[in-house]
Amino acid sequence: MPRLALLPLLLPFFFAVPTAKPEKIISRSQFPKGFLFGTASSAYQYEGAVREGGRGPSIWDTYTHTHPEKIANGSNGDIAIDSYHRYQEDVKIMKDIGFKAYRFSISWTRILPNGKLSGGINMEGIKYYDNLINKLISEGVEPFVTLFHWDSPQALEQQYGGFLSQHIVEDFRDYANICFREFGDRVKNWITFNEPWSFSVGGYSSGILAPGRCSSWENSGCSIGDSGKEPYIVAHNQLLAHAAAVQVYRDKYQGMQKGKIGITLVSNWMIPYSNSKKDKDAAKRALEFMYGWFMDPLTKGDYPLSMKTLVGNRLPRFTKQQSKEINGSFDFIGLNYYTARYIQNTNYSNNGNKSYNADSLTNQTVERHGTAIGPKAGSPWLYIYPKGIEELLLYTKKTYNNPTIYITENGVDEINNENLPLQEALVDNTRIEFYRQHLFHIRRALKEGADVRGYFAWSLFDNFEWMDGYTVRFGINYIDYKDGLKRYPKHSSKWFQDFLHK
Ligand SMILES: N=C(Cc1ccccc1)N[C@@H]1O[C@H](CO[C@@H]2OC[C@@H](O)[C@H](O)[C@H]2O)[C@@H](O)[C@H](O)[C@H]1O
Repeated sequence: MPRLALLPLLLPFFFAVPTAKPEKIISRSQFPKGFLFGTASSAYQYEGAVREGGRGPSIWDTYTHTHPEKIANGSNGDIAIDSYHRYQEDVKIMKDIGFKAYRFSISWTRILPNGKLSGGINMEGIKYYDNLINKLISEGVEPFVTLFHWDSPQALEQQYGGFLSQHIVEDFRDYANICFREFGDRVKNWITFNEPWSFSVGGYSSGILAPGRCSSWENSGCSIGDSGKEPYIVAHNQLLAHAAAVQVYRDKYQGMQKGKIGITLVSNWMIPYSNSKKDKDAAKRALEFMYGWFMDPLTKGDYPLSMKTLVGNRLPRFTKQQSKEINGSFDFIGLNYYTARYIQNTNYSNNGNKSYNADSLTNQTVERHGTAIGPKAGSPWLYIYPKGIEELLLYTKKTYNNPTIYITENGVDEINNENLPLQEALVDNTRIEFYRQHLFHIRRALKEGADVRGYFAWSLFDNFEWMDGYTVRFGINYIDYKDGLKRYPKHSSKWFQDFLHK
């Protein structure tokens, strides 16, 4: 048939209108071949079975049971989404979607029930993670393992105040050593800490996360704490513990096991409220207080100058030896990104009350001249600003000599509306648009030379969302809390399946 005759048949294809604006169309093939796509989770938010398999109590068990008033609906992670018993089904779900990696955390007290080596190793805990890792590998899913996702051993909290004491460095190193030895033949990507910023600020400045310590004037119902000192002590000890674990991995395991080790940090993108120099300087300071607090020691061996100046003698100092051990103690950085803020300079005195939140002399807002920074998600603090992930990646490239990055968490939530019929609850177009736009901006950062190697969506399933309990949903798969924790794919799960197969 002459070509001209074919034309009428082809016309519709020339005028087909893509569903999204051309520049927003995104597909797996637009990312590097080896770029990893996965989902992320954590032990306390997913496993449940808190008194099973020999597991000892963590500070989140104590916090949720001692202070149910600090958790939405007084809920807890006793059962969570029962991943401890359903991990086989869960791995099958992630594999069928097409994810090639899974980030999960090991519960320290499943391995060492009372936190210390001297208290004995729990072989049932070892067995559980062996089974999970073997299942992942048998389904072609690469394990990314976080050693600490906020669930420190209650026994160490009682014995010496947990991360308020440098004793934790030795106990964390012993715990990490067991994990490297038992799982390092199959786990090739290790993350020491998840968001030391959140654990330090949430747990010890605002008091909204376990162990719920803060100054009494913070009005978070804390009975004890010091918001101007403890966040800095806890952050310092996490960095020392991180460096100790990396040292063990590099000295005893990395040569033979050939894995990589890093740490996961979180940062908002910070936008000057105005073009004034004061607000531009304030935005830089806000980044230093949230991101540089950890990135500077990891890449320069010391805290940012702005923190040393403004926090003064409340900021611990590194010895020469500690500085040497921390500087360069990573093969990659995990970066969690959720949202952005407008930043104003302020001489905020907080009535003389010292706290991390007041020290940076910044006022953080989600709107400017009456316009929000972006659409609000389910949680009150989550405003959607996709360009922020590109800006943060390029800031990291420029400021910290382009380190290897994995986006280890990125996601958005909706309120858990219990009256919504199931089929309607599975429709999550906001989440599809959130992922499309953030992946679009990651691709732009890649094209600008940022060394991004992978991306993990938060989260595979709805789960126990800390102080918000089960009242917000982050999953690309839905959990029916009213019917046996059954798993159902949301539309975003189908979107990812299509995206990953294009
Ligand atoms: N949640 C954070 C950081 C944070 C800490 C305190 C208060 C707000 C936000 N980071 C990551 O966000 C994820 C989503 O966090 C949720 O965000 C909305 C909040 O309302 C909810 O309480 C929190 O769990 C967590 O599930 C991961 O475990 C954690 O690594």
